[in-house]
Amino acid sequence: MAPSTFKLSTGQEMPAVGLGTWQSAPGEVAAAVTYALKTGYKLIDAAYCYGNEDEVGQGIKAAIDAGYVKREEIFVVTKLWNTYATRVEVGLDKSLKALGLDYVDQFLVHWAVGMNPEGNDDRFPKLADGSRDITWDHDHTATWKQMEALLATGKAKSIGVCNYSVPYLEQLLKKAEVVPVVNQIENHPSLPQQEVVDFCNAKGIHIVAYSPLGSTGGPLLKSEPVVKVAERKGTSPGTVLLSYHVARGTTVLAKSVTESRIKSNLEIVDLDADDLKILTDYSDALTKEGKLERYVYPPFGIKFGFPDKPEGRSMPNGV
Ligand SMILES: NC(=O)C1=CN([C@@H]2O[C@H](COP(=O)(O)OP(=O)(O)OC[C@H]3O[C@@H](n4cnc5c(N)ncnc54)[C@H](OP(=O)(O)O)[C@@H]3O)[C@@H](O)[C@H]2O)C=CC1
Ligand SMILES: O=C[C@H](O)[C@@H](O)[C@@H](O)[C@H](O)C(=O)O
Repeated sequence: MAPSTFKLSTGQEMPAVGLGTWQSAPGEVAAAVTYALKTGYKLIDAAYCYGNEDEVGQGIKAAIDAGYVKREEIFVVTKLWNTYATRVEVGLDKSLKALGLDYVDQFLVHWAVGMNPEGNDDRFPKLADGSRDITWDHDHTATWKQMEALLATGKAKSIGVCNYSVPYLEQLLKKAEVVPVVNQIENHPSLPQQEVVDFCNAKGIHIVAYSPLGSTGGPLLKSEPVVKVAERKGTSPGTVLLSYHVARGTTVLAKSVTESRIKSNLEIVDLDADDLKILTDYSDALTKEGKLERYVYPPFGIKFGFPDKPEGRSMPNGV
């Protein structure tokens, strides 16, 4: 049977499926979070940059007040935004205040980028030409040292990263005293990212898959091999896309503000070797043909070290 949690290097049990909250509109997200916790979700994924942590927190509080869950039974994740890359504890404190919590179960570096802390916007500072106001000499490993220092405060039970490629992880591990507990990355059959998944597996870094449905509108739900596996299993394409990760030993985050979808996204089925082969063959073919689909790649203009994205400016650390 598919596992419902995975053990992390910290000893924490991280749920296999979680609710995403990116682009969940204010006015909708609190109800979505409460409904998810009522329905059986234990993992909620948030971020400062989503601009809705206050409502996510209200949704959590409502679920606790209603007796659906206790705080210690749930796993709340949030992320350090780039404008706080040199002020890590300030960033965490802002998130905790918005969420109405005194700790998070996991705090993640959102992107290995620094953005101007004194720019023209708290989240998305821009230059006069409209491009992002990036701190080009930023050292992402310095941010990690500040992340490590948070553990002693008890305000973050574990720390990890998002959007880290193999070369960025190699740089970080050279300086790290604490190995990131997770690497949260875009992952699905159209972007398997096997090189970074294998690297993380070898280092004990748990993979958390985001945009499993292909992000906004769920374009992967129509993907031909996914539909084929769904027919074989007598289930839905959504269930196949989410179960793929659990079969790979990966936690998966799906966003929805629609009650019926929130509920159905919690249904995980066991995919057998033949099902997985259909999906893996598809991934291999896309890799070979250079047709991988990366749905989330914000315009930082930086080369992050992912093989499918060779373009962009190198950071001073030389990736
Ligand atoms: N660390 C990072 O940089 C990133 C982290 N993330 C995290 O991962 C989460 C998930 O990724 P996200 O990019 O949001 O995209 P998803 O792949 O989860 O897709 C979300 C979209 O699919 C729709 N949807 C959800 N369930 C179903 C279903 N069963 N059937 C049909 N459509 C469905 C949603 O619509 P509706 O809501 O209207 O139901 C929404 O439009 C994010 O919300 C965020 O928490 C995501 C991107 C980057
Ligand atoms: O977590 C989701 C994504 O990473 C999101 O935070 C970014 O894409 C952000 O909107 C940006 O534009 O940089």
